[in-house]
Amino acid sequence: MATHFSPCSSSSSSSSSLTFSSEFTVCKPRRYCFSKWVSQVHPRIHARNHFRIKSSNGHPPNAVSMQDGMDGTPLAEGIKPEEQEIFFDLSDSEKVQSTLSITVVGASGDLAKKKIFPALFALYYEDCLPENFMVFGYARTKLTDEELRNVISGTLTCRIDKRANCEDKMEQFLKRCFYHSGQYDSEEHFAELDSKLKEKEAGKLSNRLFYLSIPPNIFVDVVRCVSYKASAVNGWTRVIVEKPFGRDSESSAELTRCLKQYLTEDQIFRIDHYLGKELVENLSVLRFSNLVFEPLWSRNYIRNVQLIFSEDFGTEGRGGYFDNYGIIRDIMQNHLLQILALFAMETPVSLEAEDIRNEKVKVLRSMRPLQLEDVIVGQYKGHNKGGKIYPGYSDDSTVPNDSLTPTFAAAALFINNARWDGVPFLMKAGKALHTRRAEIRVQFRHVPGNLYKRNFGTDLDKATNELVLRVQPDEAIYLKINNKVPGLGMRLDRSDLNLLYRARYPKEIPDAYERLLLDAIAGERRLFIRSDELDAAWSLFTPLLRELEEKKIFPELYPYGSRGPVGAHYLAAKYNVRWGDLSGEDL
Ligand SMILES: NC(=O)C1=CN([C@@H]2O[C@H](COP(=O)(O)OP(=O)(O)OC[C@H]3O[C@@H](n4cnc5c(N)ncnc54)[C@H](OP(=O)(O)O)[C@@H]3O)[C@@H](O)[C@H]2O)C=CC1
Ligand SMILES: O=C1O[C@H](COP(=O)(O)O)[C@@H](O)[C@H](O)[C@H]1O
Repeated sequence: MATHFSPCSSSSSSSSSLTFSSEFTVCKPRRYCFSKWVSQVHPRIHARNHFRIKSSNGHPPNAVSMQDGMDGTPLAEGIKPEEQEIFFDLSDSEKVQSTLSITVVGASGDLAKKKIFPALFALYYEDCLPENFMVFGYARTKLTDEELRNVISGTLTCRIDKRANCEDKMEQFLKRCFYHSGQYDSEEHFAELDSKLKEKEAGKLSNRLFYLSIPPNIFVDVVRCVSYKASAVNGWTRVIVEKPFGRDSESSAELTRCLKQYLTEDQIFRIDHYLGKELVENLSVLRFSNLVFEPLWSRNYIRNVQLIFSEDFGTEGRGGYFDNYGIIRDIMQNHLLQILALFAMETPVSLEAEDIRNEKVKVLRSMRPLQLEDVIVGQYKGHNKGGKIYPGYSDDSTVPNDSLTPTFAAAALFINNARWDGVPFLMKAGKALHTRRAEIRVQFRHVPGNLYKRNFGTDLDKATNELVLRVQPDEAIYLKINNKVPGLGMRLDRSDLNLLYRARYPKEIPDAYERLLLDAIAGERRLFIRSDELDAAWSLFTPLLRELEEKKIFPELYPYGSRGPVGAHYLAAKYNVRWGDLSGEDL
């Protein structure tokens, strides 16, 4: 097996994490950048030339509320108490304007073009970025600034308001984009990047965000070079790390150990873009701010929970990466497990990042590691449909013909705590299926002694309530209920109470990467994965992954574009469950 990432030295070098200007070395109280709209809301701040960013949590992260009296400062004059927490006094050393640079490492790649640059533009378009920001692309490919701008401009869209001056905005944005070509392990090349950054920062307090949009085997090289040669001198330095964070418990722990030679945990932002999706954000709101749901949120009322991910395309173009990981590592161990943890956690003490992450870790640590008999794996095969040939997974030239890598998996997981004891959490994830969809389905128990039992016929399951959060596409939350068909008789029907986002909120929903980038800039860690969460997540999956590989479990083949292996139905049936997405009753 290829090494997952380049090994790091075992001893801390002299340029350890201290070379990074840690956030805690910045004079306190800290200063945050304000988006333009915030300063419009608070003209007084604008007048004082403060710039702050508002995070997705609705307030600057780690904000010290003046009401809390960090230094006994009285409430600021003329400001409502609920707004107090977003105000800080600047220390003398910070009374200079700051700059923000976002360096996309791997700027020539797929993710950078598809997601990161468009998200940065959307943030700029929405006036969410501070006044002095710049974007740097870094990769080995030789490009000029102008060439990078051409690449970026091909992907930018004005999604919010077509009438607004989008062309102008794009032009202004592109003027702030620069490029530096270099090797990922060359300190010299990162020193050159540093000089370019310094030139643009022009002596102002500089905050630097590095986005590692590169294969994981070069994460540590880049972090080392950034640490030694390109970290901010007098502001913060943060690094967003893309998944995969290892292949198993050991490689993940080693990656964390290596990263921590150069970074503190607070500087590492492990991204899981599913946490930035609107409906996943709404999960906690739905549960904790609606009296009708929270009391039902336990084994007493919930029969099972289903976390479903499906894509209607294969691994086309990403076979090289995918074959080393497979669907369990690619989707289940991170995206679906994160949703599960958010879904099942106890009420956190507050909405602060550490409080939420503490609760998520507790859920993960209460779970029983996956058992082979509770998992089924599949792999798509070629299929000829309507004269069109769809290739099988192993037809990809970058995939070995005899690959056993699963492109589909279904699993039953259990949380051994008082709230969830015995409730199956079923996960299903697959590529090259009949549809593209991600959803959370909650099936409630039967109504005890249901008076209308005989009106449902024999299939009581059909009469149970089901809550569905459709994460994508076409975001929606709907609740399946029973009602009487109008008329003189007593016929029952199943209907949906439906919150369809596009009907309720015509404005386009921001992409997950926008929310996550904004949070990383603001230092808000709520939606990023802490290292103990990661360890707990790998502990659940590593024994299973090892067993699958050691026993060379053959995946059940399913045709490209189908509903996946039938084994998934047997697995669900074992726990008396039916997959909600296959009921044919969906909106
Ligand atoms: N693409 C996606 O949809 C998603 C990607 N990710 C993760 O994001 C990261 C980036 O993904 P993506 O953009 O698809 O990756 P790419 O394969 O497109 O790689 C990004 C850039 O890294 C450089 N690179 C690629 N392979 C190597 C190599 N073997 N050695 C050194 N440099 C290399 C290339 O730049 P150059 O040659 O110019 O140096 C390339 O443009 C990965 O960690 C991926 O797992 C996560 C979720 C979704
Ligand atoms: O992380 C990944 O996610 C994408 C799916 O993301 P989505 O936002 O388009 O649903 C998946 O295609 C990819 O394999 C995986 O690495």
